[in-house]
Amino acid sequence: MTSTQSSSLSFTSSFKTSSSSRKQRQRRRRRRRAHSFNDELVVVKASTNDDEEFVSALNAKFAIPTSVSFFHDECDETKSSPYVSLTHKNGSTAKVYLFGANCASWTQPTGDEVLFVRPDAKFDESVPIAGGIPICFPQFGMNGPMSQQHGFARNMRWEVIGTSADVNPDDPEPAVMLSLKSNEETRKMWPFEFECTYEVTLRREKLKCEFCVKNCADDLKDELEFTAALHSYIEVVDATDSENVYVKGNLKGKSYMDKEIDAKNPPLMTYDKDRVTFGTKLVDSIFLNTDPEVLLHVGNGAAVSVENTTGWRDHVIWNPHENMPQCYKQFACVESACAVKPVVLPGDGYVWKSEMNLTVVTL
Ligand SMILES: O=P(O)(O)OC[C@H]1O[C@H](O)[C@H](O)[C@@H](O)[C@@H]1O
Repeated sequence: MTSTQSSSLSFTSSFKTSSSSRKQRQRRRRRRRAHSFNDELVVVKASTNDDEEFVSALNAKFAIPTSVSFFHDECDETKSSPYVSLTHKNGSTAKVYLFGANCASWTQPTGDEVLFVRPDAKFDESVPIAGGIPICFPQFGMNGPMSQQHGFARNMRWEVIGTSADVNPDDPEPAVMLSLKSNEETRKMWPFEFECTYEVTLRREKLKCEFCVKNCADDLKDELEFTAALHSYIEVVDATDSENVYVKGNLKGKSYMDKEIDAKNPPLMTYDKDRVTFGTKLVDSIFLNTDPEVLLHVGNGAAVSVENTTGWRDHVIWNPHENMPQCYKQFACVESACAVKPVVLPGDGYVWKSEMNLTVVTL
């Protein structure tokens, strides 16, 4: 569906699905079908009682030889949330759990992991996966009407609605698309009609993450208002090594809200340094209206670019310091977000589109 959108739209603009875009979408669906085992694109319903069968059904419907397959692991005498494994011809891989649509692993062709999962993470669907790329929706932090920090999207099982590996047959880019629709449970927490879709594509040297929200209310005037983020946890060699581990990206002179000073009412300040470093205290800053690209230097001569390609306005930088003594040296979060000013989306089928690209850059 993301291919339906006009490239002339601004970062924050929304659009309505047109009939030509519907046709493009249908063409794309046909292409997907042609490259999966299936004759039909059928949503496989989650059945928590029998995950063995559920994973087999997902494989029957959506697996693509050598590129896309579904699994679940044994974990603590139970099964983990099912996940999809994407494998690129160049050897890189990604793993996306259906619970929270969390991309919890992205490895380079060398086998090196780029993302970080906290040692306290659970994969049994009892709590949001602590690491990888949690999706914060329909609110970032406590900025919204819900009492649940970062909203419910990271705390629910999403449905698989498509897979593909056919962008270029000689160099296939495996992808999975997941969906979360409003239901009885979400309405109790947030009384709105919506559909989120999330497409993760494993490109040659990029991880492309497209997150879209559709307002499913019939009336144009029934607006959806939300804040959101892709909360990427990125592995670093040692966050306390401020010479080699830091965030750069034209941040000097930018407005930011410092949650380290006051988490509930963070003061609006102007950033006066070139780079953000870690290791002396909690870092929890929302940089507003940032340039698209921010680079996290990970300490081994490489950096990870976190690019707000479409939709996202802000970058949030977080390192918990001594609040997580067992692991804070091993990661920093650089998040693509609309963390403060809510996205306002009219009803009657309007869609908000976002895209984030992560790229490993050798310095
Ligand atoms: O612990 P979590 O609910 O996953 O949130 C982890 C962190 O997310 C964001 O980075 C927020 O800015 C932080 O204030 C928060 O502590």
